[in-house]
Amino acid sequence: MLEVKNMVKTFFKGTINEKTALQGINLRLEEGDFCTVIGGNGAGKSTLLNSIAGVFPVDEGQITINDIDVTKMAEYKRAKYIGRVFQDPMVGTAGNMQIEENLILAMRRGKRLGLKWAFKDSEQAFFKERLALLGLGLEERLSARMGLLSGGQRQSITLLMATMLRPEILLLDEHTAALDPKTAENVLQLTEKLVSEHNLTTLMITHNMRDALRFGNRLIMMDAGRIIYDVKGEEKKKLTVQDLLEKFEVAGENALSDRMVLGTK
Ligand SMILES: Nc1ncnc2c1ncn2[C@@H]1O[C@H](COP(=O)(O)OP(=O)(O)OP(=O)(O)O)[C@@H](O)[C@H]1O
Repeated sequence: MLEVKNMVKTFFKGTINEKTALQGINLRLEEGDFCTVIGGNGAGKSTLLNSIAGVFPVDEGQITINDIDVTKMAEYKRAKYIGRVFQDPMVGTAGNMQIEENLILAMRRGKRLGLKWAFKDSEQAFFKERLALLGLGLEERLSARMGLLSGGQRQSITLLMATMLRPEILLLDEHTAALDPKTAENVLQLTEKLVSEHNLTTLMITHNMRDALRFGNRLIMMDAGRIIYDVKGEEKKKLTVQDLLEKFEVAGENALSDRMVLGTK
């Protein structure tokens, strides 16, 4: 369960560049909620995810994960509750390390590495089983360097790593935006599978309105640091791209970015 109450974040406070990126966000996700996040450029989507992950402190408000107040908890400590995947496939994995070494790091998330770096046989079997889920044949290439893999392969492994130790919250920041359409679809299908298999509480930013409608049981639309529309369950299932475009129209011409319009084609 994730609860965000009255969250405010202002960058460059007190300077001429002052920018309030989040203007009092309230959001509660129940366990297993899969919430897609849409909004135009600068709406505050990434700032919302970064605030939850603890990349920077927020100015006001409270963030709780399973009733634990993490508002002031350092990012590295919060990491034990959170799995994250970013847009850039190069960010989530270490390119100069082997697949298996990357997976070991994921297994030790939030723990000290120390001498326990060594690879156990039981882990190898577990890794092979998880990699086989991807259907990419990577279970036979445990010692391959991550840097030799394609963007889609790396992003699939990043997703696997982010969910390997079941995170309380999974944060996906346009994690398929840099992939070709076919690979993006595969990674989205994998996302859905992992989220439902582990009943993960998930926030997924996307600029693709169709994907925002197709995936998840909830959708929030952001504009100028606020959640301007929040829909779930049956009501979300009935929603169309046209409905979303109308909501954006009400919010004003800057609410919708060109990328989002392209994402409807
Ligand atoms: N680390 C930062 N330092 C200063 N300003 C920032 C920072 N991160 C975000 N901002 C500003 O906060 C506002 C919200 O940005 P944010 O990246 O959250 O928007 P977004 O909805 O994710 O947009 P996009 O879809 O373009 O990535 C923007 O005006 C942005 O310039």
